[in-house]
Amino acid sequence: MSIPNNDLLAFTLAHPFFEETMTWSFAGGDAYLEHPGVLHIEPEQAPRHSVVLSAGIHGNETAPIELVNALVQQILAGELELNTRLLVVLGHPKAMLEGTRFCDVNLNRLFCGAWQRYEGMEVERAKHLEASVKRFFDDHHVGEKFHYDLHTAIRGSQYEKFAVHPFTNGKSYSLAQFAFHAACDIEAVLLSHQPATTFSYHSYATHGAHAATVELGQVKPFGENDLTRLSAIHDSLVALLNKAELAEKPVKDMKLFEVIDVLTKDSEDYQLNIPSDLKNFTGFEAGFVLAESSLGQYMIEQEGDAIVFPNTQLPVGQRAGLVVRVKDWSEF
Ligand SMILES: O=C(O)CCC(=O)N[C@@H](CCC(=O)O)C(=O)O
Ligand SMILES: [Zn+2]
Repeated sequence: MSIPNNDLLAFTLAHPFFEETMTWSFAGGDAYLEHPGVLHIEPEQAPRHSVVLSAGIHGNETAPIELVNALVQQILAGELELNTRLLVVLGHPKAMLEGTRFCDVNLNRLFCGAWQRYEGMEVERAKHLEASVKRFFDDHHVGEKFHYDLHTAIRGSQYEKFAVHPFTNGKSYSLAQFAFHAACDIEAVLLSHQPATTFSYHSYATHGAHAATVELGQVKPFGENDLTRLSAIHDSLVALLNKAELAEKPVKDMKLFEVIDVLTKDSEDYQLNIPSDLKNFTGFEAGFVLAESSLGQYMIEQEGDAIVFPNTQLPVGQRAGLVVRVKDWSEF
């Protein structure tokens, strides 16, 4: 038994709560569907790295889901020879069907065991995804571990494609990863300043994988994405999976930012003093009151400090945005 037309996305949407596992061989390796949308592929040849590609952790972020599904179709059809181990995760099938970011709670806040502190339908999914990633990386023996968690942003952005690098806690950054981001046509990299409970941070901190959350444009419904805008990342992923090589371009082509503060919605009357169509990475004057609520306010400290991921449509206690500052590559 295998997936009809090798179409993981169609199969996942048709069977979002499918509970049986499926194993089959194809010209190029062995495939194992462990949960809806979670496909583990072992190549026929000796693998040279272990790669996790996830998309649709937020159900309405469809462009990366279409990109990853196309790669899976090529692999299962024997058109793209795999030389790495591969775990594909289409993150949130129910939210994909409903065209929403999440159903009960934001799945991308539930990793690193944070699911134990939440309730909602995403809790089981986070638990299963952590277990699948653990099984996959526990069986890694050769080369390096990679996890790229692909998203699209709610808003427009000064930099259409950008990556969020996990907090390293003083460990050195990998220049090869930055060069790979540049080859993927990523225009900006954001360095996190503290641990998180996101999927990419989980793989970085728990499994020692090179990892990033990668934003690939703006949220659009299935079928409305212009995948030609993702051709550089498509080609770089093909080179990684097929040649086991990290594509590279000069990092100085990308802007570098560091997160300096996390805005947290601290009460129901919390508001951001920005227009609803303000783009990610828009900078402000020093002294501008960016956020306020009955409990306090947040003032911009330095001219040019900018906001990324502003959002107040979330429960009290959750992240309402990141304040970021330009950093020079020479500071590395
Ligand atoms: O556009 C937005 O406001 C959110 C887009 C998105 O889903 N971003 C990720 C970033 C995760 C990270 O910080 O690594 C998220 O919010 O989960
Ligand atoms: Zn997302």
